[in-house]
Amino acid sequence: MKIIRVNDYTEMSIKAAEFMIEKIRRSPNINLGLATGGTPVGLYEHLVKDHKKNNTSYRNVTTFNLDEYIGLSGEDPNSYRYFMDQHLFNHIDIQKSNTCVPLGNAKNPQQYCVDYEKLLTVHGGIDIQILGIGSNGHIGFNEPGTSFLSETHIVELAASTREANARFFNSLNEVPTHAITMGIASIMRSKEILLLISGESKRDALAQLLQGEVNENFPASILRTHPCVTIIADMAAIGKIAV
Ligand SMILES: N[C@@H]1[C@@H](O)[C@H](O)[C@@H](COP(=O)(O)O)O[C@@H]1O
Repeated sequence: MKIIRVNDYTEMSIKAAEFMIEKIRRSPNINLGLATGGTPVGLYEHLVKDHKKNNTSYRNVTTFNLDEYIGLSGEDPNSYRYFMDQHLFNHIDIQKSNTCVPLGNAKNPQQYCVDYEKLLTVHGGIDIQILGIGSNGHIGFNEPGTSFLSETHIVELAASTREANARFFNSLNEVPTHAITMGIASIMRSKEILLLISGESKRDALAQLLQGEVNENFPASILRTHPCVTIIADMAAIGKIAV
C-alpha cells in the first residue's frame, strides 16, 4: 500500500481529485467505484470545480456506488443516490444512465444484489474504487465479521455505524437498520483502490489497518493484500503512527 501524507482534509480532497482527474483524462471511458459519507465530499467538490474550469469530461465514464440504505428511495434526501446527485452527478456531464447506485427500494432485494454484481461484471469491473473507512474498519457497509468472499449483499448495520451516520438524519431512529452493499470480494476485484482517511476519529482505524492482522473482524485489513492501493491520510488521522 502506498501512503500519501497530507496536512488536512482540504489537502486530502485536492490530492484525491488530482489523482482521479489524471485517471479520467487518461481513460475517458473509465469505470469508477464511488463512495459516500463525509470523507469524499471535498473530493467531489474539487472534481466539480475542475469540470467547470478545465472541462474534464465524464461523458463516457460509468460509475458504481458501493452501497445504499434499504428502504430509502432515490428521492429521499438521506439516500446515497440523492447524495451522489447533489454532490457530483448533477454538476458534471455524466450520463445519468451510466451512474449506478444500488436501489434501496428494490422489489426483490436479494435478486437485486445478484443483478448488481452481474452489472459490475458485464461492464468489465471497476478500474478505480474510492473508499472511506468506518471507525470499526468497515468498507462500504461491510461490517466486522463480513466474509472476505462476500459479493453484493444485504447487511444489518452495526449500532456504532447507525450512531455515526445519525448526524445526517433528524434522529437515530430514522437511520435505516439495513443496507445493500458491494461485498469485500466485489471491492477487491477493483483494479485499483484509493482510500481516503481524515480526522482523529479515524486514527485507531488507520493504525489497525497498517499494523493489525488481516482479519475479517476488521474488514479494511483485506486491503493489505490488494496489489494496488493508495491511501491519502491527513495528519489528524496519522497522529503518531509511523507511516
Ligand atoms: N457506508 C459509508 C462508507 O462507505 C463510508 O466510507 C464510511 C465512513 O463515513 P464517513 O466518511 O462519513 O466517516 O461509513 C459510511 O457508513
